[in-house]
Amino acid sequence: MLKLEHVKKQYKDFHLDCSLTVKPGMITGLIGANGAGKSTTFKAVLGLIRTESGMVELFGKRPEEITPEDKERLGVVLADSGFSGYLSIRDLIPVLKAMYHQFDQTYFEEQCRRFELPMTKKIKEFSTGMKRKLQVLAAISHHADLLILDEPTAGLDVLARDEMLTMLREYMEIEGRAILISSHISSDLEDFCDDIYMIDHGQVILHEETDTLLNEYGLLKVDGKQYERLDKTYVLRSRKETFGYSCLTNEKQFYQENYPDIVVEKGSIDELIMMMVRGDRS
Ligand SMILES: Nc1ncnc2c1ncn2[C@@H]1O[C@H](COP(=O)(O)OP(=O)(O)OP(=O)(O)O)[C@@H](O)[C@H]1O
Repeated sequence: MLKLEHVKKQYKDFHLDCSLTVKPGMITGLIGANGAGKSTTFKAVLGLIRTESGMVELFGKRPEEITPEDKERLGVVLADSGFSGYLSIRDLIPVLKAMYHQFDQTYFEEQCRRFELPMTKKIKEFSTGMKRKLQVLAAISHHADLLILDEPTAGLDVLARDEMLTMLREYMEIEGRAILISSHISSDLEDFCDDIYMIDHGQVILHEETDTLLNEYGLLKVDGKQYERLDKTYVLRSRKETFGYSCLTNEKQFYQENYPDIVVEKGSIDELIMMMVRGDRS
């Protein structure tokens, strides 16, 4: 559905070099700290910034082949955009109808009621959560095949985030759809995505299916002696700790079977990311 190959963009002291693939039926997460390059990647996908080199392919087409009909197959929420605060949802409906031939007004209104979004209140009076929900609803109400959502959960409380993820899971019930979603908070996405890319300083530092990350990656907690005799073939990163070393592995089972005396922790996605970013290469 979407493919990026070494898409490069240089800002003064920032260099993006991003490759990723979004497949139909999959929710793909792009996780990275503030300033890691998530929004820059999204803008490159959407042709909103000029890139230096690399390849973007959307729905199997190069950017110059994309038609207005193809664009309607996209639903987009960008981190730093929104609807005019002076409009109400009532005012917005004709705008959405004009923008998208397939805009489903009945569905949109139903969902606004379900998520308690008032129809006549000005959007500038909405809370952050209400604005975010409205943006996502507008993006999914024209039967798009691919959603590109930059930090849709930012600033949401647990309840609002849950409602948004429910809305997106329901969107995915139709076969062949896909989502590319970013967040700087990995726990927002770890139960939601099928596939995860971690980006740091503009580079993809890890790409794995979520199941693999959660089942095969782990953290070994070893003292100095255990570290010395450890076979480090499957250790991706190590870090000195007060008790000895933490080691990140992508073959947790190997260590569980061969080193029954060492502690092997599952590790949350946040911990795995911390190790990838801050740990030393073995
Ligand atoms: N128009 C621009 N001009 C110069 N530098 C830019 C511009 N846009 C982004 N950058 C720089 O590129 C880097 C990546 O920014 P980007 O917005 O892609 O990060 P992000 O991962 O989306 O971060 P956040 O989670 O804070 O939104 C940052 O160092 C930022 O300062």
